[in-house]
Amino acid sequence: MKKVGLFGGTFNPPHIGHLMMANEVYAALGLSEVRFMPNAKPPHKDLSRSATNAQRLRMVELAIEDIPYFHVETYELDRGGVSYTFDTMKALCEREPQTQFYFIIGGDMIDSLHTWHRIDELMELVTFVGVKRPGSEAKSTYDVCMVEAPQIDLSSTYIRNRLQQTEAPLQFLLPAAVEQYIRKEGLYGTSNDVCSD
Ligand SMILES: Nc1ncnc2c1ncn2[C@@H]1O[C@H](COP(=O)(O)OP(=O)(O)OP(=O)(O)O)[C@@H](O)[C@H]1O
Ligand SMILES: O=C(O)c1ccc[n+]([C@@H]2O[C@H](COP(=O)([O-])O)[C@@H](O)[C@H]2O)c1
Repeated sequence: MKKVGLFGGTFNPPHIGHLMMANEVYAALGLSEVRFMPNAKPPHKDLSRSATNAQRLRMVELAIEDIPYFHVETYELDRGGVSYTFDTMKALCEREPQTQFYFIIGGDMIDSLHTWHRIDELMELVTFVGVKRPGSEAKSTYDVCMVEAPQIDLSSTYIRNRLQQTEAPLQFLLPAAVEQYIRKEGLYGTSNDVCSD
């Protein structure tokens, strides 16, 4: 069986916390690849102050472009509607019966796992792999395979807020290509005015 990591997220925008945890899970489990999967409509999250689906997809592509074993899975964006993981995993397991999927989540998602749509059935389809996150307990009554990784207290919310507060570069928080794209598109309240003098 091929071992594939699936990393579902809103990625609004993607940041180094995402990249670091995906890479540590890839290394720890000996995966053949990790697929970053932007959702269409997150089940438990408000998408106000969001980039469009196409922009979030583009930012993920830019974030992972130099890593040969990171890929993008567009299944949820193509399907549209609310991105329940159960529906996704049912379809992906049918599409790829020779693949064992490992669904990667951070500590906050571990804490909320019991609230996920059809969670008991979902547990039959996929192995959850968890990474601790500052501010979360990372505890669940459901089985989660924990991977030790450096923790970073960084979120997409922090980056969106930071962009509102100052024009100072975001370097070290997300890949340069993603920052350039955010500024070019004028996302999250940045100005895309081009200085003409
Ligand atoms: N710094 C981090 N450490 C551990 N897990 C993280 C971190 N940032 C994100 N994740 C995990 O990555 C997945 C996708 O997260 P998401 O794209 O929603 O980013 P976010 O930073 O949590 O966004 P937002 O601040 O907009 O809520 C989730 O499973 C989340 O728990
Ligand atoms: O299926 C669910 O009920 C469910 C509830 C919360 C989150 N998820 C998925 O978990 C992943 C991380 O979610 P988020 O909101 O942190 O981007 C993403 O792929 C979501 O679609 C799924």
